[in-house]
Order: sequence, then structure tokens, then C-alpha cells
Amino acid sequence: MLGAQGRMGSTVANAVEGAADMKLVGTVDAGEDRSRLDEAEVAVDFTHPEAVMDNLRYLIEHDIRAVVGTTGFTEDRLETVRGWLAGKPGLGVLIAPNFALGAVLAMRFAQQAARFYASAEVIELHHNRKADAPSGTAAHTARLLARARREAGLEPGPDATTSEVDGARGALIDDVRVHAVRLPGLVAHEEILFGGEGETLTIRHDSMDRTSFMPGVLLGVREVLRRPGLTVGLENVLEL
Ligand SMILES: NC(=O)c1ccc[n+]([C@@H]2O[C@H](COP(=O)([O-])OP(=O)(O)OC[C@H]3O[C@@H](n4cnc5c(N)ncnc54)[C@H](O)[C@@H]3O)[C@@H](O)[C@H]2O)c1
Ligand SMILES: O=C(O)C1=N[C@H](C(=O)O)CCC1
Repeated sequence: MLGAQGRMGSTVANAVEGAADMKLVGTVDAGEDRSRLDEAEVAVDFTHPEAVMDNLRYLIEHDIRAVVGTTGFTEDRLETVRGWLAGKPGLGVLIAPNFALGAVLAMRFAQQAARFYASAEVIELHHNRKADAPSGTAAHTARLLARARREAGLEPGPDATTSEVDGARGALIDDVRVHAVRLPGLVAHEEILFGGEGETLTIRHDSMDRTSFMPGVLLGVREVLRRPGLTVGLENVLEL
């Protein structure tokens, strides 16, 4: 477990210890020696966007499969990981911005709705100790919406705003506006809003506790053993 002292890492370590078919081989946090993971079949990374690429390079070099929940993956980063894996046939890496079943379903439902609505925006809401914004889930959702809209031949819906305070309309990811809220008391939440003629549709998911991510992480650990190459998104493991 990489990031073992963190909010997610400590929860994953407990979940692995509670799983009858798994054994926690070693834990590593910042500044600690990664070689204590060298005997592991699978390493799980919940660290920091600035640390994860170096960890992944180490794991792939040492023929250790990886399940990664850490955010911050751009298409460039994913391409780099594919390059590292190219020389390692049989080795698998699973990277998922969100391991909660409901979050994955919400993204899939949003993808289905996107072709019917030119206008869509994403609001993500998280605890105020989160390092990055927008969330990896929201960035992934925005890209999925944009792709579904493109495939349906839809242009982004009209927006008459001509004057605004910087940031008031959120960040543009692939032509989809994403808004980030940070508050103590929250865990991880996302709303995908669609607007059409005289109606709106809202799809919302709430993780109330970090245990919500554990079934997905444990499934990922089991599945990465039989999935060579790079898999991006739990939706591919769940075959949604
Ligand atoms: N995919 C998902 O379902 C999901 C769910 C929750 C959080 N996350 C993501 O997981 C990441 C961690 O979130 P968190 O809330 O647990 O953060 P956190 O700050 O509580 O924990 C991160 C831990 O990683 C450690 N760390 C930093 N650099 C390291 C390194 N090089 N090697 C080993 N450990 C290192 C830190 O010391 C810390 O203990 C974030 O990117 C977050 O967005 C993803
Ligand atoms: O708590 C976090 O940090 C989370 N990060 C992921 C993201 O950025 O999408 C998943 C939800 C929780």
C-alpha cells in the first residue's frame, strides 16, 4: 500500500487485511523505502498527483501490478504509462478516478444522457483537505460528456454570458464547465446537470464515507491480476 498513512491508504490497508483472499505485504508512505513492496503481487497507490508517476515507474520497473486511485492523470500521463508497460507484456495497471460503484454508474448514466442535451455542467463537492481541483472524477466525467456529445454531433449548448468575474463560470474541460466546492463535512460528491427545453435533469452521487470506495478497490486488486496493459476506469472492470 502506497500512501498508507493517508485517509484512503489507511482505509484500503484495513480493507485488504479484512479480505480473506488477500495479504497486506507492506506499507509505504512519503519518504519511506518502496523496496518493502518488492514481494507484492499488486500495489495500491493513493498518494498525491505529484508523487504517483514516480511510484508507477518504480512499480512497473519492478514487475509489480498497480491499482491506482490517485488523481491527476492527463492523456499525456496515461500515454507515458502505456509506454512503460509496452516493454512488460503480461503486467497490468488499473487507474480509476473513482472506485465507488455509484460514482461509476453516475458517469455511465451521464454519458447516456449527454447525447440528448447540448447543455451540461458538472459540480463536484469535496472535503476541504483535498489537494487537487477539479476532482479526477469531474475531469473524467467532463471528458466522457464531451465525447458522447461529439459522437452525437452536438455542439456545446448556447451560453449568453459576456461579462463575468474570473472563475464564476467554472473551469472548461473539453468544452464542459466544471465547478469545484470545498467544505469541511463533505467527503466526495458529484452532480451532473443537463438542461433542455423547459426541463433539467440532475444525476447526483454521494460518497458519505471512504468505505464506499473499498469494494471497487478490492475488485480492482483481484482483476488487475488477469488484465495486462493499462485499464482506465472501473467501468471497464465492471463491464458497464
Ligand atoms: N479513485 C478514488 O476512488 C479516490 C478516492 C478518494 C481519493 N482519491 C485520490 O487519492 C489521493 C489520496 O487521497 P487522500 O484523501 O487519501 O489523501 P491523503 O493526503 O490523506 O493521503 C495521501 C498519503 O500519501 C502519502 N504520500 C505522499 N507522497 C507519497 C509517496 N511518494 N509515496 C508514498 N506515500 C506518499 C502522504 O504522506 C499521505 O499519507 C488523491 O489524489 C485523491 O484525489 C481517489
Ligand atoms: O477525496 C478525494 O480526494 C477524492 N478524490 C477522487 C477525485 O478527485 O475524483 C475521488 C473522490 C474522492
